[in-house]
Amino acid sequence: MVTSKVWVLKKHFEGFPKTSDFELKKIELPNLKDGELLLESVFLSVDPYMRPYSRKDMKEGDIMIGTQVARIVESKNPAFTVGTFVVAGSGWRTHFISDGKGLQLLPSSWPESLPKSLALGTVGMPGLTAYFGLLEVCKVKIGDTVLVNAAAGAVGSVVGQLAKIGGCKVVGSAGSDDKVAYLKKIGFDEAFNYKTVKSLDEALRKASPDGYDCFFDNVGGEFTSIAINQMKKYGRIAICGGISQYNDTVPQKGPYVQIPMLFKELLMEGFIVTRWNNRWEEGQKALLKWVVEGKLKYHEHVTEGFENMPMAFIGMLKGENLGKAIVKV
Ligand SMILES: NC(=O)C1=CN([C@@H]2O[C@H](COP(=O)(O)OP(=O)(O)OC[C@H]3O[C@@H](n4cnc5c(N)ncnc54)[C@H](OP(=O)(O)O)[C@@H]3O)[C@@H](O)[C@H]2O)C=CC1
Ligand SMILES: CCCCCCCCC/C=C/C=O
Repeated sequence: MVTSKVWVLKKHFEGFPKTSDFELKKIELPNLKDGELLLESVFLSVDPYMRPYSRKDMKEGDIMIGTQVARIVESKNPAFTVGTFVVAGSGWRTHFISDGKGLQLLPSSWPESLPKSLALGTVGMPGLTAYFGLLEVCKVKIGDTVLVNAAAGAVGSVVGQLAKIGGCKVVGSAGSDDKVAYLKKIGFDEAFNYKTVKSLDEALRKASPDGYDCFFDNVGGEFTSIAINQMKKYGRIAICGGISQYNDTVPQKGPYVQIPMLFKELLMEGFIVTRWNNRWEEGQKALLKWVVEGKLKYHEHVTEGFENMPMAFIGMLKGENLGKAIVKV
């Protein structure tokens, strides 16, 4: 008999999540039936979407949603060998039983030297968000000037680097001087700390006096209201996230987008990365290749210990992470 530890949403978040909103429980797992496998989580992901999705898709008492890199420890399914690592979407659990459906093997070309946790970050869902968002929504082309916010995070850091690979000028904003220094180190042309600049409007203008062709928006709210006025005519805005609004109890009010959208003839499109589920392999292969070639750098903010999952999640929402926020069990 195996005991699994799980984190449950004890109370729906009101405003910013608190550790008391979560509860750690133990579940006894039954013996495996034919066709099933037992897995142990090795790395778990904490992601911003968990905040809005908890309200949308979960009820109090549910196990927190999420993905992990897990190792198969027992198998009664001939398609899966003990010792294999997979990406699963089994929520905040140390151990779980699966019938194999929905488990993703790491790409066969995954080098032994590369951390498997990257399958949750640069070579996983966040990296793919950057890849498809830039390619299919922003439709970036050589010479474009691209703006990205939350730029030192899991998605933003890949956006900036892919845009550079694609021959663009890249401007990023982030919430600390260390993050800004990191952005410059990984090749951003311009970067600034949005928390300390005197005027966001001026900082954006200084970084690109001619304006922006593409804006990859991870933040929403006031940042978007200001940045939209600095788009070039026919600019494209990819609405990837709105993290500045996820914890609002009262919805933020405008300025509204219609006037700049109209007179600059902008294109603005929201997207969810799962739209390209059928091209996951293509994206992962491309990201892995760039990582292996050293063209795509990564950084992980690793929190040790399953018992620290809520803390890691809250810390990521507060901006404590540089790169992808990961929990190592
Ligand atoms: N559309 C899709 O399919 C997907 C969308 N997303 C979205 O992309 C965005 C980035 O996600 P991800 O890369 O995983 O997370 P990050 O690794 O970027 O972590 C979140 C970061 O958001 C920043 N942040 C938090 N609060 C604010 C705020 N009020 N204003 C500005 N920045 C803030 C913090 O960085 P800082 O120190 O710079 O403030 C923090 O580190 C999120 O909005 C997320 O919801 C992610 C995956 C898929
Ligand atoms: C339980 C696993 C769900 C994985 C879904 C990932 C989709 C993320 C979409 C993000 C939207 C905003 O952050």
